[in-house]
Amino acid sequence: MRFFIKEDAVAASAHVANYIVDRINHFGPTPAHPFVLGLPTGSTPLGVYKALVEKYKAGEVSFENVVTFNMDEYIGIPRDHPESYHSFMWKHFFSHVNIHPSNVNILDGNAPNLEAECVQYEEKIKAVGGIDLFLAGMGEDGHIAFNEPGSSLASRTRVKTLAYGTILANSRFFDNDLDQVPKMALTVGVQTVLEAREVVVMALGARKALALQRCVEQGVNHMWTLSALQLHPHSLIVCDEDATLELQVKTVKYFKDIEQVARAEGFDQILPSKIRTGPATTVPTTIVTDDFFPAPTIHSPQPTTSRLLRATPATEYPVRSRSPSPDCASRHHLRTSSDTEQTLGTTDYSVISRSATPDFMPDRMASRIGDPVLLRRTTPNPESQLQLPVMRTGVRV
Ligand SMILES: N[C@@H]1[C@@H](O)[C@H](O)[C@@H](COP(=O)(O)O)O[C@@H]1O
Repeated sequence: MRFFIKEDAVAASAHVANYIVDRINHFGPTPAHPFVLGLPTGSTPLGVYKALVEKYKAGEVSFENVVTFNMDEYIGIPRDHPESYHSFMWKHFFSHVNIHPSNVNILDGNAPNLEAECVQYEEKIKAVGGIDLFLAGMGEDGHIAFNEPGSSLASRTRVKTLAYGTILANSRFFDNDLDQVPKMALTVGVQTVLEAREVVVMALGARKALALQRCVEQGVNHMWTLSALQLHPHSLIVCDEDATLELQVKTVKYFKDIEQVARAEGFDQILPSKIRTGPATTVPTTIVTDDFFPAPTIHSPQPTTSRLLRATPATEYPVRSRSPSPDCASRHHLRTSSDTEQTLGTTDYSVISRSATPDFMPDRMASRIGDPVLLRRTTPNPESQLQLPVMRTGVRV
């Protein structure tokens, strides 16, 4: 993982925009070999889109042979709703550059069969040769795309129920009215992102600090789905100073130092995309010999996914016990396969907000147990358990 810490959001956005332009130009896309770019929405990438538009207008980059795949889209709001991700992308990026509308791919949150839409999206990505660079932001709870805490790290494009924290965070785009925020979305999976040849993630501002800390300093964990990035051979995080607030000083210093040395040595990120599809280039293979000094030479970081994650794309549409009718979909009303009805559109969020912990504070569940006798049972220390009083039944508590 490479990790760039820039002074502020403007510097971070400029760095990412330059990086993308550099990648596209090095790749030299043609109609037969387009550059495939995965894109996010949210406030984080706005500065990047602005810079990319400026660079396009200055003649520094062309999107003529660029194919895009967006990460996600809400379910149940019209495509031309001002807060749909379709509207967002055309407003902030696509309508200002020379991309062909037919090269733009965004999930359809109003598709008659949402599961089919997801399977077809995966197939489209595969058909175009996979994603060369996936740009992403991150949720405050460490989600990537809409892969909320607890999402499988082997997940693929699918229908996803949004976490309360995400609904709350996104309500700022819907007049701060929770009822207006869609409660479900279509999203690429964690595995879909990991299969891109490169993943570039941005984190801006103090509200991303805890998520960044969990994803960089702690282990791979489905509760912070972006942490799966640690399994990717070509990942890059670009953040501003504010987003580093929860990191250890030595982590920040380490990454700053190592980038300084890399720059001084003229070492830049490998270009996996060019190796893969650049005209007249053959794909090198991994050579493993049985020589006395067995030194397997990995010439090219061929695709991407960790061998630990071997999910295969769905080949059939998963079946729900009942498809949502258009009327139901508009109220985000789905029936799960276990026939448990979730009428999300009518959920009383004032109740949830009293009981939920939207920002995933790292408290232990044990600390919420008021009963001191029960609390003692949670101790993992055998010695202190021996000293516990014996109840009349003879059972230690
Ligand atoms: N699905 C999107 C994510 O792709 C995005 O990263 C996140 C952060 O948004 P923001 O950049 O506005 O903080 O918002 C949504 O949840």
